[in-house]
Amino acid sequence: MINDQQNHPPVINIENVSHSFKGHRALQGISFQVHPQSLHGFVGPNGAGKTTTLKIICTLLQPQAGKVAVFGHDVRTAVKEIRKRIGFMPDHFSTYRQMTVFEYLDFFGAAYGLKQEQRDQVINDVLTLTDMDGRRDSLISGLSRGMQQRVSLARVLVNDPDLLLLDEPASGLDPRARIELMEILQELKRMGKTIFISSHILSELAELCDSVTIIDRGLIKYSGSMDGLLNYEQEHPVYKITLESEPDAIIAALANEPGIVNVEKTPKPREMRVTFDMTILNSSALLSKIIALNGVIDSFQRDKKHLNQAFLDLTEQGVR
Ligand SMILES: Nc1ncnc2c1ncn2[C@@H]1O[C@H](COP(=O)(O)OP(=O)(O)OP(=O)(O)O)[C@@H](O)[C@H]1O
Repeated sequence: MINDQQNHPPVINIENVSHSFKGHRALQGISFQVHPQSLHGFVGPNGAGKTTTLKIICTLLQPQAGKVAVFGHDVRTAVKEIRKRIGFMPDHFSTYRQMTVFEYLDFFGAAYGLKQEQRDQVINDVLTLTDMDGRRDSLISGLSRGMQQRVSLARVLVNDPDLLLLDEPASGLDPRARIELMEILQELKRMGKTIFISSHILSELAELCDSVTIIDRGLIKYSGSMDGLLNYEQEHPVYKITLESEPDAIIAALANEPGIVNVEKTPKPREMRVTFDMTILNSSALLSKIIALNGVIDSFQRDKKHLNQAFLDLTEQGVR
């Protein structure tokens, strides 16, 4: 695992947590931290263990092994203290669709013990914050998916939590609704909240989040700043090289060379893509190796990887 943590007392501290369902190890000794007032992405493919981790953090599921502290409180013992300070938005809308937006928020405000006049004030505030003022009396069942997500977010904000835990909030949203949701989250961060947001698409969170944890098959593959992830990418540069003839023999020879992380043909004729470890090789040394292998070079250029490629490099193939 690559790590690039900052030195602040964490809001969420996960140490060596494991969890199994009927013998299937959903989490295999995961550790990472989320720092105050960060917008922290939690990214992994389907079945990676994101929802399981979120449920443990928000005290809905007890970890079978390891330690989880939220605001310094143990999730096993301090359920009440933690629940008072967090808001969890699950990946599906709950079953209260036959209520108006106001009734729905009022119901949750009452459940949090707010008095009627407090609730009126809070509901006005959260509707403004989520840009839903005009929808106060709309039936939830008649709202678009994007609007329902905002109601769900408004509900989470009713008890003014310090930590928001959002499970795939952008899934199923059209691009505009997604951008608007991201803007609301940025505003909440400016208000001093810590936001932990899961997604299976890294590029979706790249602009939004300052830090990120990547999970795959119950293992943490990276946890740290978004910049650190991009630097990781820079330590493993990728070059696209076109030769005068098909590169198969050169690919076979390069594959065994120290410092070569990956070498493969691309769909284009005579072109190969080479990924190497910057701490062992550099581009001139790579070029020299190809020439020494009698490769005649037509073109040699750096292939700027997309963030999605960094994600693919860190995670394994196949659907779980
Ligand atoms: N209640 C359960 N019973 C049995 N297996 C479960 C249960 N909950 C989760 N799992 C399994 O644990 C693994 C992790 O699931 P989890 O829902 O945490 O993944 P995820 O990263 O949230 O996936 P997705 O992006 O598809 O929601 C998966 O293999 C899943 O099938």
